[in-house]
Amino acid sequence: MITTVSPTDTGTALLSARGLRKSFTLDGQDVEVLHGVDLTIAEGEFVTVMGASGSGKSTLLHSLSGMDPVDAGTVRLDDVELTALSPDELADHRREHMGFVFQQPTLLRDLGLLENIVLTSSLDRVGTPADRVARAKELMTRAGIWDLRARMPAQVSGGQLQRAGICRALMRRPRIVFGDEPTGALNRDSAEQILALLAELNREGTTMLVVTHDVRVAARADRVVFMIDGRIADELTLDDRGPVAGPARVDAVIARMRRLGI
Ligand SMILES: Nc1ncnc2c1ncn2[C@@H]1O[C@H](COP(=O)(O)OP(=O)(O)OP(=O)(O)O)[C@@H](O)[C@H]1O
Repeated sequence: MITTVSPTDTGTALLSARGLRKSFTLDGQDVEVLHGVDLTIAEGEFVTVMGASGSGKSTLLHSLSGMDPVDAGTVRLDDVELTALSPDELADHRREHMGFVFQQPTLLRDLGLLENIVLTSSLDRVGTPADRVARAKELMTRAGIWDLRARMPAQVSGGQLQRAGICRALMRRPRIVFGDEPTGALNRDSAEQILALLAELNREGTTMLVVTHDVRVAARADRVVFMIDGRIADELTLDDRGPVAGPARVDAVIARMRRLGI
């Protein structure tokens, strides 16, 4: 069953954005690429963002996560207004409460996978060294890469590297994980494994916001948000509790994209 439940009906709001505007300056001209975006993400929700190339998906993700400042509007994570924090406070808040998974994980090439995964927690002195390794072991075991812990990034496959990137993002038990095309550089099998891992982590309570061009990724979400020209044009809630088989969800996403002309 495909439903159209309002996001705020599905649980407590974790992340909420109101009136986000963002411009870039190109050749001396300001070009607005987010035209007043409102978005609420409930605690525990898995939301994907779809839209044509250039519609503003990455800009939205960067704006919501505080990676880039916005020109107008507010973003709140729980009861903290991110848009009111100083750059240092925002950086601390991001490290503590947000995880990031990009298309190409940027692991340090001279450190093994385990060392890479514990690195930022070590630098920030989160827990004891034993705590950090225990957390990394738990994540890497679940991701199926514990046996590869001593390998250098260049000695593993793209899918294994991405799994390491996800472990690194999850080390501090973030409130929300932001993903920008996390399966974009992977073959179909590796992409499926990454998707299954993200879905499992979400079922265990991690809130996710993932930008993707891949309908199979989008269809795993609780809700798909569609962007057109810097605005949220539509959204589709995929009800997990209804009798929806995988392909039905993919079909629903494709049908909505066609209707929107994406
Ligand atoms: N740093 C920048 N300077 C100038 N323009 C930018 C910058 N970053 C993005 N843009 C422009 O903003 C618009 C939205 O870009 P954005 O990367 O958010 O789109 P997208 O939907 O994520 O695209 P894609 O699917 O191709 O990754 C595009 O027109 C892009 O050229």
